[in-house]
Amino acid sequence: MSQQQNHALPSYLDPNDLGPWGIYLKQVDRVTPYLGSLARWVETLKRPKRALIVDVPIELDDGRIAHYEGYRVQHNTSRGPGKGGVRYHQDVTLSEVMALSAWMSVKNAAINVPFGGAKGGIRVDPRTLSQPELERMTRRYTSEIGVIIGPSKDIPAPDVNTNAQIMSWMMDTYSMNEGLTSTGVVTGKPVALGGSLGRTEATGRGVFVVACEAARDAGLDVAGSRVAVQGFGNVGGTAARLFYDAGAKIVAAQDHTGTVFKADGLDVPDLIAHVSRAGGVGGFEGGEAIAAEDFWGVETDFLIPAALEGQITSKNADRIRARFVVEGANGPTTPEADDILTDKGITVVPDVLANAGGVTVSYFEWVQDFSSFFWSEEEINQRLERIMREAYASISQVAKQHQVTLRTAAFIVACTRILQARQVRGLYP
Ligand SMILES: NC(=O)C1=CN([C@@H]2O[C@H](COP(=O)(O)OP(=O)(O)OC[C@H]3O[C@@H](n4cnc5c(N)ncnc54)[C@H](O)[C@@H]3O)[C@@H](O)[C@H]2O)C=CC1
Ligand SMILES: O=C(O)CCC(=O)C(=O)O
Repeated sequence: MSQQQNHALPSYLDPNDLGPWGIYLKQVDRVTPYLGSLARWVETLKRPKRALIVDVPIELDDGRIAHYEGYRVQHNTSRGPGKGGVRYHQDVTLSEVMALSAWMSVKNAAINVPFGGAKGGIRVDPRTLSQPELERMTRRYTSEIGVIIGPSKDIPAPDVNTNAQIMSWMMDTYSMNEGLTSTGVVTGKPVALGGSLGRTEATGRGVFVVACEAARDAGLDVAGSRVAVQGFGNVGGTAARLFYDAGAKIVAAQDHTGTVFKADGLDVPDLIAHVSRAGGVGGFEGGEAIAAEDFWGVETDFLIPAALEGQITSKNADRIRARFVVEGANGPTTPEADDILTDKGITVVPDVLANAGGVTVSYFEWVQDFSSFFWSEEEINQRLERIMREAYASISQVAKQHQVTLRTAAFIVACTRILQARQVRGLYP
């Protein structure tokens, strides 16, 4: 096989604008020297196993027909069924969903849950839809991707702008199409429908747990520490509340509606109530409104990006004055920014570790659905904390051993597991 064939990019991508997939590819290049003989299989990681693009037509409330572009990408299923969320956002692209699905493969392997990686999305601003339109779009999308999802094939979950209600519609649509009740086809469902206690808070809780582990390693007390959070949704809002409850000061919060700052700490319960009333942190009177770009210069112990990809770049990384960047979001830091932060002595706790709490409790939900036996919230949180702590410990040990960042260490652990599975499974049916 020629070099070119072996290393060709998938033809459906623009080589001049790889988007988030380009970030992921650079991360894979960084881990390759540490994979030993498994590096022979590394191209497996550089292309998705399966990528489905679907047309999602719906009738709007005013009688017009609208078409939305939907995706479901299964990056890798060597270690188990595909697993990963569904995002509704106007900027969703195939490159983004591919990268998010690949980060799911790495995340699931890094924390050692028995899943491959997948992700889905629809290119739509859901705020422009009424609730019945949202339901129709979700149901049509589920039917379209129904050919590749299933409780043993690929299990969607919530991500940006999707929630337990949307998971219920997905579960119901899949079940109707299959002629059975399939609770295990999605996770992040309401508890009344086979959802797991603790799933809604799980990602933010995991962020908090690994941040505490990193702080303990560095001799930093979380009580009294300063925290800035970008994205005040499911992940950022929960993480902020847990830090606040532990006595930390949330000095800045930013979302798509604005940025608020308070040197001696925002009142987080008040801010959460404001966000649920007003739709965002903008307009919150318990803090000072500051310019969006000034968020990055706020002096903190923990900076928690919990919004979208590509937020910390070579343009703003130099301004960051934090001891830790704990990535609640997927892909918030570009490789160039990663290097700048490392040179500044800032520890980045990477997404594939820091935000793995959500998929961990999704795994618990899937297991509970299969066994029809449900656990208490206390049990779930204890198991979650144990998995997050153990994953942090083993990844930080690999980082010390190879003198690499936590991100490269997480990729070493994860890619080794994925490619070992790939190798022993072999290639032919
Ligand atoms: N929900 C989950 O269980 C998990 C989510 N994640 C990741 O965490 C991140 C946030 O997800 P969720 O909290 O679930 O979503 P969400 O929809 O609940 O919240 C998203 C937040 O990002 C903010 N945001 C959007 N655009 C922004 C911009 N340009 N600037 C600043 N803020 C902006 C929104 O205002 C909102 O506060 C995403 O990267 C997602 O992939 C990762 C693991 C699991
Ligand atoms: O809970 C899940 O299955 C996946 C959550 C997710 O999309 C993520 O971790 O990025």
